[in-house]
Amino acid sequence: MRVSEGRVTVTVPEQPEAGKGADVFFNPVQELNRDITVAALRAYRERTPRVSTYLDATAASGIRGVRAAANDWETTLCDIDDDATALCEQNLERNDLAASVRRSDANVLMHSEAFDVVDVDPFGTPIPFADAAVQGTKHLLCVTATDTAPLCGAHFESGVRSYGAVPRNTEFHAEMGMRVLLSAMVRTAARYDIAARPILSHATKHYARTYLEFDHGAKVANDCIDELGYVHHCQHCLWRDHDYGLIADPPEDCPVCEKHLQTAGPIWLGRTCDPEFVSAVSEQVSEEMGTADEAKELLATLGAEIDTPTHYDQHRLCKRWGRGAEAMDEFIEKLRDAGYAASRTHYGGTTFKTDADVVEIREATAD
Ligand SMILES: C[S@@+](CC[C@H](N)C(=O)[O-])C[C@H]1O[C@@H](n2cnc3c(N)ncnc32)[C@H](O)[C@@H]1O
Ligand SMILES: [Zn+2]
Repeated sequence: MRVSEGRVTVTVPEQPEAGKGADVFFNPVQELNRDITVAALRAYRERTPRVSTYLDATAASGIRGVRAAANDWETTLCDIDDDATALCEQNLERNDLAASVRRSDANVLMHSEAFDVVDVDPFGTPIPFADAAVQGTKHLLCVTATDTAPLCGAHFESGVRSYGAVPRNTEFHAEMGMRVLLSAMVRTAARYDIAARPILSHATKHYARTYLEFDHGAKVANDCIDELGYVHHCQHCLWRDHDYGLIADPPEDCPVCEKHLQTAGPIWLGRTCDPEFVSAVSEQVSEEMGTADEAKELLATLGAEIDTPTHYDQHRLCKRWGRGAEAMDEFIEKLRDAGYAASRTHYGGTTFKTDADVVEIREATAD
């Protein structure tokens, strides 16, 4: 079937049951991810003018790399599968675009060549590609993870094994997953004296996606490690707190209800986005993108999210408190009127971030 995205039209095989068993994988639901990728590539080139090379390391039909090539990136498309690389060649030709296509294990390629921007969009966890991707990236590493159950602690052992961190299945699960992924990527880069800082991250439709900007040096890598730490969370009253460092020091029990606390980490506690970059990416979202409106809305929410490591869900809180929920704008206004910072988040329509704790939120938003 033919698929048009952005400036290109590609051919992809019919996908039986969410891509399973198809000759070459294609997921139409990731169009938003790809539209934002193209906008991020445009914005990143303005931020770092000397960059020119882009590797689509796990290309499948090549749609991501073909779109990068259509945006004047000197593109390499790699896949381990013969059918995939053959389709990448055809899709480049169909769009009258030139790029290098490699049938290779991406790990071999990324260990032997480096690219300004590397994009790893594999099946499930990106961790088997993490070390090679760090080696093969000069400036910006873009990573998708679709294994959300291990990441957010719903498949606990699998999450611990893959990410070398303890994930917990909290009510802020998508953010937990994002921060577990970021922690693993930051620690992988730090092993090579590289600081990997997320400049854009979003958790959308069963995947987490992040763009990590690299800076080289032991000192900056140490600074990144300093932004790892633990979140302590009460499943009963939803109180939570966090502390920095690689040695967990959880409080004995919940200071509000005295119930047992769950601790997750080491997770990334730092910023997941650079608001300036997010705004630059939004400016690069263009009319021809199929998800332009959704992408703009997502980026606007991301740019306005306040910088705290967890978020709340108003509906869940109100249910615990035996109180009816109210319009989000009014709820957030009440927090602000009480002197707290507060914003919506992209994790869901009833979610918010604030610097108030759970007791303060309850008081500030009571009628
Ligand atoms: C989820 S698909 C990629 C989807 C694509 N990026 C897109 O936006 O439509 C993952 C691809 O990774 C390829 N792959 C799996 N292991 C690989 C490896 N070790 N090296 C390179 N490609 C690999 C698979 O053949 C598959 O085509
Ligand atoms: Zn509690």
